[in-house]
Amino acid sequence: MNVRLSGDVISEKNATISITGSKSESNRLLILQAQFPQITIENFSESDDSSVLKNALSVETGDVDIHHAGTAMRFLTAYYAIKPGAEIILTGSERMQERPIGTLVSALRNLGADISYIKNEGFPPLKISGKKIEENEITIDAGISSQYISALMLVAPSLQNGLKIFLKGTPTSLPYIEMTLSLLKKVGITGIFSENKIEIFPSEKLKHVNINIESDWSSASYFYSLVALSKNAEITLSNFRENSIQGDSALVSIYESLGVKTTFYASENKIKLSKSKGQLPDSLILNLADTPDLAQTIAVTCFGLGMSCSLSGLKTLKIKETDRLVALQNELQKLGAVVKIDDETLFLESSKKIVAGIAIETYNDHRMAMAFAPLAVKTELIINNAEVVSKSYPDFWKDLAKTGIKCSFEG
Ligand SMILES: O=C(O)C1=C[C@@H](OP(=O)(O)O)[C@@H](O)[C@H](O)C1
Ligand SMILES: C=C(OP(=O)(O)O)C(=O)O
Repeated sequence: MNVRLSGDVISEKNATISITGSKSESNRLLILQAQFPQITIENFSESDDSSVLKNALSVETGDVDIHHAGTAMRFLTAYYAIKPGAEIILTGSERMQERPIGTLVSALRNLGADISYIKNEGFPPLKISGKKIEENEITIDAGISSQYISALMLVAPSLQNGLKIFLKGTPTSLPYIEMTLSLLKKVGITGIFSENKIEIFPSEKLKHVNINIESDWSSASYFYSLVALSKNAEITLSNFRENSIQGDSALVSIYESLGVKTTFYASENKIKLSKSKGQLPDSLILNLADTPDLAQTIAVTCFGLGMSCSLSGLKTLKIKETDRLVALQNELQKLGAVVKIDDETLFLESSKKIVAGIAIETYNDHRMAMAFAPLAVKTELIINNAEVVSKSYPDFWKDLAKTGIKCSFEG
């Protein structure tokens, strides 16, 4: 199913959109709730990734297929590995079988876990036989994916002796590690992160705790882009807070430079996005190592605004749902952009023209579809395989239509 997009966003009326809970927070809380049933959750994510993880947690023996959900793959590897009695074959989509997991598997094996590779060394599918783990110290390369570290932190409170994790190298996607620690603390588990050492203490039983998950800032990014590209749109989004534990809330300051003002309504847990006055810069230079999921949105916004940008810190993009650097370059070029990439940088030249009527390929990547959609404010375009959005945001097209963009589904 493809979607043809056209039209300007509503300028008079203020569109109101309610995004569901953060996928990252939901996935962490599911793993914690499976160990500590005293946790209850509100505003749970409606993403495919979170429902696939939720279903997997009820399985103790047999095959588990988590499709495209990277976070679920990494978190479940650690979860099953430390669960005595679990006998699991953990697999995923073709792309998942190309996304590395060797660093996490080696760390777990060093702790005493029983995990083996079924096809290729270092990649899913995995055979996991859950075991009681007594070791409590591990060193891990922190430069590939923060998900490996979060996975270890999330199961650490169930280990008899807790866990000390020593991070080697400069950590990538650091706010996600901090999010994991914040949630552990919120539910009553003790943890410390200082310098390159994370220590999580064992916990047997927790008091009841109810967590109302903040909505997903990564999903909000597409509406920031829409406002940046529109003449005078105003969009209200719930349920967002000023003090977020999601690193992607950096959107507020990043999009200030791109002409979007965020107003927080604390008592209603809402934000309003509107156009700010003032001149846009000619160019944007950003390191996105802390917020990799925003890279596609920001690159497309800059292109739509006719700005140049230099985005660095992107080495993790190559091992996500697709090679996002290559995918971005391919699709931006079709629209007329001049884009250069290397292993961790994207450089976009400023250009005033956008080729109309282009069909954007999405490479099984939800963020390719959603990042290009706001360009509809500037030109008619088609997004191929529009259903990919359900990985993180199943209602995306419905919500986009609320802003006034015309969405016609074909095929
Ligand atoms: O822990 C998480 O919830 C995530 C961590 C990030 O991955 P990396 O640490 O692999 O960059 C991010 O890109 C992903 O969408 C979600
Ligand atoms: C990279 C992402 O997810 P995951 O790694 O969990 O597949 C994402 O949602 O952009």
